[in-house]
Amino acid sequence: MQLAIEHVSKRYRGKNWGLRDVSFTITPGVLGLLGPNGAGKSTLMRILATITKQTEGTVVWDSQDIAIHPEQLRTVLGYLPQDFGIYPHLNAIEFLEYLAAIKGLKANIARQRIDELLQVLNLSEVRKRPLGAFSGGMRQRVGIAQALLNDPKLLIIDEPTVGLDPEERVRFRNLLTDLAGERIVILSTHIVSDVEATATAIAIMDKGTLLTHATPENLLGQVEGKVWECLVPSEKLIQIRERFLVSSTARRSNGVHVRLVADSAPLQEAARVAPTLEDAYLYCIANGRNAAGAAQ
Ligand SMILES: Nc1ncnc2c1ncn2[C@@H]1O[C@H](COP(=O)(O)OP(=O)(O)OP(=O)(O)O)[C@@H](O)[C@H]1O
Repeated sequence: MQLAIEHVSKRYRGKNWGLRDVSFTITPGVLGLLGPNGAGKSTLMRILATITKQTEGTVVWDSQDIAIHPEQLRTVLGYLPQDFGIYPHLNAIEFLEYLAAIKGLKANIARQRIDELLQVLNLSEVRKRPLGAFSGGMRQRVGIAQALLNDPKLLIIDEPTVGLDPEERVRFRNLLTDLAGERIVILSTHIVSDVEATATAIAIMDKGTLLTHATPENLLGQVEGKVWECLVPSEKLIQIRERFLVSSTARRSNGVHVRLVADSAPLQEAARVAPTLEDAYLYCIANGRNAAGAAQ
């Protein structure tokens, strides 16, 4: 089971490029697709979900070009788009039954599956409440339930934690770990911590291009020995930000604790610390932009 993306580009009307020559192969596990706003994540997700077609290149699912044979992929696809809409007057059961019918599931199988999913997603108690009265987190879980109706082999979730409170985010991450198994899960987000614990592979995009596709360990290896922490007086912070790639700051009574990524010690008293995926992500984006700047 694999999804091969080969030289895929997408040009929107108005000549805006959404993607430029993206190639990589996705295998079972959780792929964290990371990138800032406008990186091209949703464009790629929509192409993989056969909602839109690329301008150039091919996407191959188990030896079939999905632009020519979308039906083969659609039967095993679960998709939660970024702008998932609900019918506010339907309750969770009615809504999921409606979507199961659209997906062509038999009524008795659908009924059983919906019961299971409502339980797994902790929605059983509110199953008869109109969706209009649901919180953001509850709606998100209904969205995930609909994506799982057909027990998909390919599950695509676009920006899943937008609008969730911290507790709901944690619950969502745990759910994702349970869902992984023998399927491909693609999770697109600009929040690194959403995928930190769950991803088995990470793809980083910026401005329509793929910067890297690697294991989390491999990405961390790229910044090993390059992450530093130091204490600087607050008036020096602007200067530090101009010179270095600052990953985070924390204001304390004795100054500002700065965490940054640099090839060598930024200040004499800086201490080398273990990298996180957030450091690796920032480093990758900054390097990509530097390389693009140098090429222009
Ligand atoms: N329908 C469209 N028409 C024209 N340009 C578009 C369209 N959709 C996306 N784009 C452009 O394509 C580029 C990639 O957008 P895309 O939405 O795929 O990025 P993203 O990484 O998902 O960002 P976000 O997190 O903000 O949704 C952006 O420059 C965007 O303006």
